[in-house]
Amino acid sequence: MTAAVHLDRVSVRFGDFTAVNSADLEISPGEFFSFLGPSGCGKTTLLRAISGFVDPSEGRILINGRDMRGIGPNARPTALIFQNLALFPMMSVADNIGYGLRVRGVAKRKRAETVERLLDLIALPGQGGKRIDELSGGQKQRVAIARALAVEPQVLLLDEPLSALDLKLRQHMRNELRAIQRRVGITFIYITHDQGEALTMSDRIAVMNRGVIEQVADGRTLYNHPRTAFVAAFVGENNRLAGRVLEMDGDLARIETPLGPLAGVNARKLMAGSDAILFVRPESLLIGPAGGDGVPAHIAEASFEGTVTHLTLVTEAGIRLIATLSGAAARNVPEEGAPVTLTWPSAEAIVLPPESADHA
Ligand SMILES: Nc1ncnc2c1ncn2[C@@H]1O[C@H](COP(=O)(O)OP(=O)(O)OP(=O)(O)O)[C@@H](O)[C@H]1O
Repeated sequence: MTAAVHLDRVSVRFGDFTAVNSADLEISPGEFFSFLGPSGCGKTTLLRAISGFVDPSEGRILINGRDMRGIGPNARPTALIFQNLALFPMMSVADNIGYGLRVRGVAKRKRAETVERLLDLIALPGQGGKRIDELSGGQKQRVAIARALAVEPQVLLLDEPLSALDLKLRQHMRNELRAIQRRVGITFIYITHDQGEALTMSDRIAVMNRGVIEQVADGRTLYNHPRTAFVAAFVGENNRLAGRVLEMDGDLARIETPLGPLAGVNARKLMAGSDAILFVRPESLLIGPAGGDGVPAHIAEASFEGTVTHLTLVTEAGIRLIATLSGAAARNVPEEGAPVTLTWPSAEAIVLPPESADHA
């Protein structure tokens, strides 16, 4: 199957600064694909390159197998939704949705039909006569989506479209966006620095750091099998213990850490002597009575939230770790200050090279 969007070793440079470094991936037709990364990692630049507002310095962008070199934004089968939506506030909802069609000379009757269909799609049936400034934030968001869909793009590009909304609406709109995408069945490419958004909506996610795509996978894989220290730290919470590999031991590596020798899954097959970081998720930590086999620590802080309890623990060596307990364990937490023993299954810890090794 031809990829909806194929980034073929795309780099974008501004002077001698590399904003996107050799991005290489294929996005399938009908996929909800997200680029996730911190501010400045290059995601907007990549989206602008796909939509035609920025030219790659190297590499090619193919949409449905067609090389986009020399093809301007208006001639591409893409539509872009910005953070600020850029709706016309004094115009009606219907005129906003039909705007792109009018520019393209589509007849009034056909335009009206499309607008009605899209109003149904975004769950605002019969509301075409309202003015934009009479709508709520979430409704405006949906109108922006309808306006972008009116011109029947094959790929819809969304640049942090939910960031201006309050938390509750943002969470609601995640479900809406996903539902709209399923109904229209076209490819959505979404960029965000919010991992919750990326994880809940996307089929797959590309995690970006300093212009480099570090890993492309579905949310579960990113969470359970991060390939880089950056991904392990950026997606979800994680405890991090730096050290050096003592020995390889089957699928595991034993590393010397400030807490003594610890083992974890040797995901990148690091050899003895390599610098390494051991990551353990807060929910993997087990809290046992003091004096047991494991890492001696005390509970510095316990925050009870009903279904889960978050703990901050300080080891005898002064290292802070976080733990999340759920179920019965969350209801039976020892007092703050209590001494405990920490353990975790080695198979749930992961050993990765430090970030400096991935960005050498
Ligand atoms: N036109 C430009 N000229 C020079 N540098 C630029 C230009 N556009 C972007 N950059 C730089 O490229 C880097 C990536 O910017 P980009 O906007 O792609 O990041 P981002 O991941 O989308 O961040 P944010 O979430 O803050 O928008 C930044 O360091 C930025 O300063």
